[in-house]
Amino acid sequence: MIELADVHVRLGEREVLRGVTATLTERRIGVIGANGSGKSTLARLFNGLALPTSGAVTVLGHDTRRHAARIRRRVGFLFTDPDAQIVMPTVAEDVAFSLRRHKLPAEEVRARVAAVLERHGLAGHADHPAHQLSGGQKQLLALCSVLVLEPEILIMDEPTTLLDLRHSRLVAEHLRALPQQVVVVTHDLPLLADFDRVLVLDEGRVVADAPPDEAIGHYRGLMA
Ligand SMILES: Nc1ncnc2c1ncn2[C@@H]1O[C@H](COP(=O)(O)OP(=O)(O)OP(=O)(O)O)[C@@H](O)[C@H]1O
Repeated sequence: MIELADVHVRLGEREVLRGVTATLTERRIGVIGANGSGKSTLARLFNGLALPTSGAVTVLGHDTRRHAARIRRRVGFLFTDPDAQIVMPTVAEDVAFSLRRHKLPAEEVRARVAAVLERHGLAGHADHPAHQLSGGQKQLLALCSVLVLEPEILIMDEPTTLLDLRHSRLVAEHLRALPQQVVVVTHDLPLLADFDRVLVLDEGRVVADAPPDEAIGHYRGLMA
């Protein structure tokens, strides 16, 4: 559950978000809009990576300004470029690295890593060098490294932008199967076809907030 109350974000000279108010409770939420309309900034608000200049963002009952660290433990964030998120030499080590703070027994770490890799089709790659995976597999690895922490909400910033059609379909399929609330910033409109709700941003404001067809229609109108 994410709540934004009259949120403004100023970055340098620019007011990037201008009075966004929304209560996000649906399981699948998309965010679309022109380049520079404020989508990534909005996504970063959801786990306290960005903070409002005025107004408030409440996530899972906590104000992000006061409890960013606590929120980050419960809200996973997947960046566009998986290379930015891959830090260890092998696939299994990279996923295990996410769990380091949990101080779990080695056996449990191994079991959790194996389970998440299995679920996302990477079990056969556990001992492979992470940097040798294909772009789509790297995106899945980054997803595994976030999901192994069992976040209650998952935020994804353009998860299919770097992928070919086959791999973006694969990521879309995995995304569809996730049980938690997922908020996806994207230019990949087909990805949103079965989403519950789509917000359209324009120059820092939400100009449409509707089911996918209607929201995408509005966005196409803006771009015409
Ligand atoms: N640290 C910063 N300082 C100043 N301006 C910034 C900063 N970060 C982002 N901006 C500006 O804020 C605006 C919104 O950026 P944001 O990345 O949120 O847009 P976006 O909708 O995600 O764009 P895109 O589709 O291109 O990824 C842009 O004009 C950008 O230049």
